[in-house]
Amino acid sequence: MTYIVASLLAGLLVAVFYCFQRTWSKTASARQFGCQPPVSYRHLDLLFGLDLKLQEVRQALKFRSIPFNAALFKKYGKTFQVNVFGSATIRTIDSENLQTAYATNNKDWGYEPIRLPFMEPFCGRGFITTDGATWKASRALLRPTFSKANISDLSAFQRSVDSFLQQIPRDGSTVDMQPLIASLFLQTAIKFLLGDSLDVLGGEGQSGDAKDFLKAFHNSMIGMGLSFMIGPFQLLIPKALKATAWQKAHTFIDACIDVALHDKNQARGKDFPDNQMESDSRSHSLLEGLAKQTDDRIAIRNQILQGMMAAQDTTSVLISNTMFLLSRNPATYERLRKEALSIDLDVSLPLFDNLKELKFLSNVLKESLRMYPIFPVLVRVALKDTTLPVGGSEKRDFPIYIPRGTKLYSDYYALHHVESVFRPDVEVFNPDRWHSISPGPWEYMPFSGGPRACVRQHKALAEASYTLVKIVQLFKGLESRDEKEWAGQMKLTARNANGCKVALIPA
Ligand code: HEM
Repeated sequence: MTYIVASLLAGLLVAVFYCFQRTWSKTASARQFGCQPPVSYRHLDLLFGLDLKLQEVRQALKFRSIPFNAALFKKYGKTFQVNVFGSATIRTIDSENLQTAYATNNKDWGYEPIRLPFMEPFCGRGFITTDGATWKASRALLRPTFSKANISDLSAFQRSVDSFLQQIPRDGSTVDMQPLIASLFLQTAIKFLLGDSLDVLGGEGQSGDAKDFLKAFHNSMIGMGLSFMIGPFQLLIPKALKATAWQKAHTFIDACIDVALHDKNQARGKDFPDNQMESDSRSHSLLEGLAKQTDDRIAIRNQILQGMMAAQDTTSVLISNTMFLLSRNPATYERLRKEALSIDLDVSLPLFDNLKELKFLSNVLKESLRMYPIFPVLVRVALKDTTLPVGGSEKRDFPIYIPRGTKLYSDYYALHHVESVFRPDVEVFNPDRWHSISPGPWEYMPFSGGPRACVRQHKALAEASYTLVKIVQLFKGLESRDEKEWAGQMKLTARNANGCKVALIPA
């Protein structure tokens, strides 16, 4: 008994000493760099910060967490600290801090410690879940598929859009465009990721196996989203959203990989030149590109699954958000239509570049991404002890000392609503504001910034532009059929929980 008490006391002493020593060393380092602590969120639960977490969960259930969190910047300033399950998170929309963490000092920051533990069993190590050398190697594997030649080819996409347009009702009845556009982009993404090997297995999401895969993928995403949200309580998540779903998704992708590797070996047997992929004019799937570079099935599977995550609910959400906004702004729709009618999509070449010349459309898309960034929030973590240049002290003009493991929560939604940059009337959809404002790269970040910015930005904008021009040319009117405000449903990306209910009037 005495022995147990003595051991407990000794353990307690070591813990207290460790805490004291760590606090002392943090304070000493902070002093050395001239840092001051940031303003703190006024928690009721000082130990674990559960009060704020509970409010966030409550707001998330009402699809109000995005404006709720953005409003905190109005109260606490552009940089402040919150307590999440007992650890410090810095929240910031200070451009200097964003530039430091995303570009200048980007090596001090990463994702691996916060993403890998939740995501590795499903999608392993890849460009989304790792940092440093592993991330670099993963990005190098993607490079051939994301080359300018491969991404500027819109021909396959044009065919898919034609069949998508057939599904829009012509009788003025109400249609929710969000799921229709999502299904167009799901097919496009799958084709881009898996290419012809998918046809061999039953074709573009139509076969039972492919449908099961999509469901398993979707469930895995929900499971991972919940893991992030509830952190230490993730054991509560049912198996159907974890191991069972992962296994189903793996089995399907592995079969596609077998087909691709088999094709590659057949081609080798026929002595095709090694640079065939670069020289032929077809666009290539990510799977084809990866299989060309490695035989490592697990590495290929990880990249495909992570590619699918990056492509999920991104361009499709941009288009449905834009249609949602246009349906409530008929005069803007009218102006867009006038511009869209100036281009003949069937003969305009090079289409990829010519779409960029539609200036009003470009402002409409910029404004849509400002109002509703597809990734409203991104969280990074300090990989070592470091500093951020501003936000310390009540005046927020001192650097902040950041111990390793501190999370940095960048709120792109709040960033895109900063009055001094985007005024006037930042809550109003006004594409014309882009004539008089020119936000810097760290003030407007729909595709993030620095080395980990989106590699698909130009293609995503080209596909969104093409789809919108097609719609606007075919339909002379777009009417809103929903009174409800945009309500952000957060997964990794955010889309409108109420969809995009509209009616389209044929020209
Ligand atoms: C409108 C559409 C899109 C938007 C707004 C968007 C936005 C972003 C953002 C904000 C990031 C940074 C993410 C982070 O730091 O974790 C990112 C990264 C990335 N995106 Fe996109 N994206 C879009 C479409 C796509 C599509 C269709 C793909 C196709 C696969 C894609 C592939 C990627 C890749 C590979 C990365 C790099 C991740 C890394 O290296 O860490 N994106 N995107």
